[in-house]
Amino acid sequence: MTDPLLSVRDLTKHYPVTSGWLRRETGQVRAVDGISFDLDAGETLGLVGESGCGKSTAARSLLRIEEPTAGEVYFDGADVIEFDKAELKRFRRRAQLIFQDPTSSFDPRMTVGESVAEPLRVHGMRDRSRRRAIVTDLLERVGLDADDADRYPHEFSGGQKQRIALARALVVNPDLIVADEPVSALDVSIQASILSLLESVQKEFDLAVLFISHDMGIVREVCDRVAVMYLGEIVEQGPTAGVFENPGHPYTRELLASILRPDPRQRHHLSGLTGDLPDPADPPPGCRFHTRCPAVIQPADLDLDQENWRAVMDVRVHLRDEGIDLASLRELVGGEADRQVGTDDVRLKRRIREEFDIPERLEDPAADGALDDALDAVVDDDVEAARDVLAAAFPTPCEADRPAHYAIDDDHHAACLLHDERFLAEPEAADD
Ligand SMILES: Nc1ncnc2c1ncn2[C@@H]1O[C@H](COP(=O)(O)OP(=O)(O)OP(=O)(O)O)[C@@H](O)[C@H]1O
Repeated sequence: MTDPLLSVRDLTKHYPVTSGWLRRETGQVRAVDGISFDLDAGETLGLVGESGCGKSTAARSLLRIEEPTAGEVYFDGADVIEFDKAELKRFRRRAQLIFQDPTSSFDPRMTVGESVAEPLRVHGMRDRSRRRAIVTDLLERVGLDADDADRYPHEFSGGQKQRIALARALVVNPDLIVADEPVSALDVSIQASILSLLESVQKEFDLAVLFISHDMGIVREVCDRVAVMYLGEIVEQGPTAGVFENPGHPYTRELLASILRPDPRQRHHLSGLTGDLPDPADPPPGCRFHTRCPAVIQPADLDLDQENWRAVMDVRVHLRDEGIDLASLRELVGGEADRQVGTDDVRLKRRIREEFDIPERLEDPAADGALDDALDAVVDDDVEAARDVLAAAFPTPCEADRPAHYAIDDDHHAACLLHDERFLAEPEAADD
């Protein structure tokens, strides 16, 4: 086996959070928090996840456009982190970045020909006519005319500009293209043509492509392998077919479900998930996805309907991470008094259950009793006590343990405790 073209190990990028006029550092945004993957020559790896999960930061850090906080990057066997200025310049020629917004990546005062030729000039090609010949050849290869070299960026549509950006990336004969959401800013109707162009030039130039996207549908079309990111970490990685047919992480399953949404603009809304994307400056303990995971694991002595269990966890997580605004809730419930029966506190507790989609009675009396005790503490304005009751009654291994990567199949792994033998679900009995 040959070595991968690009090898990333435990890549980490933290940004300082500062506050006050002295700008004292009060924390760190863990934008990328120890990701590892390999990319072979000629291969396309999709890096996929919701907005804000750290995809662009990962791209910038591995290309050393920003200095990583920690980790290793090897390109063609060489240690990128140790590169000096000259080596970095050579590396930047072999590894090209394409951005989402083609408009902002061009100088409006330069002709398209000048823009595309710019990297050649920067890298020392003095011969003007040679530069011109290379540029016109490339413009034609990406589906434009040689004459377009004399026009200006504003004369082109978004899709055409992305073609020009691709020509500019190809002009220095790279081995790797990092394409950061290359079609997200384009009309859906022209996305496919840009993707197929990317595919054909990839084959022609035997390029490795790191394809960054939030859209699993697009990833399925163009990628050989997929790495799924959540809150700075890779939670699943494997061949595209394996990940799509047999996703090993509940987050991946959620992303896959989002493909089915008819409106592509809605595809980044993961409607099956409760709660918002947590703050990467304060990621949840254990599995970072446990605050939203529909498959979060119950303690051994509990067997609630999974939706009810998720709902109880939502209350727990909400009180743990955000607390509760009791005064507004009382006001809200006060306004509803004519429609409700019971004392204020009873109605308040009922309203909280409704808010979190918890039935009036949980099927497990002990669990229901514990939840009721916690809600009693909430209406007494003792959130601390409520938190303690919920933490004691509803612990989850997903909060306690940081999951390792478990093998799903050849070269396919997922960081989810559901694959730990301690929590493997009993195989369901066959019907026949
Ligand atoms: N320079 C910076 N300083 C502080 N925080 C940053 C900086 N750049 C990015 N972040 C934070 O790091 C996290 C990851 O951002 P990043 O842009 O890498 O995510 P992304 O997955 O590429 O999302 P998008 O597709 O929206 O760009 C976000 O919480 C973002 O706010």
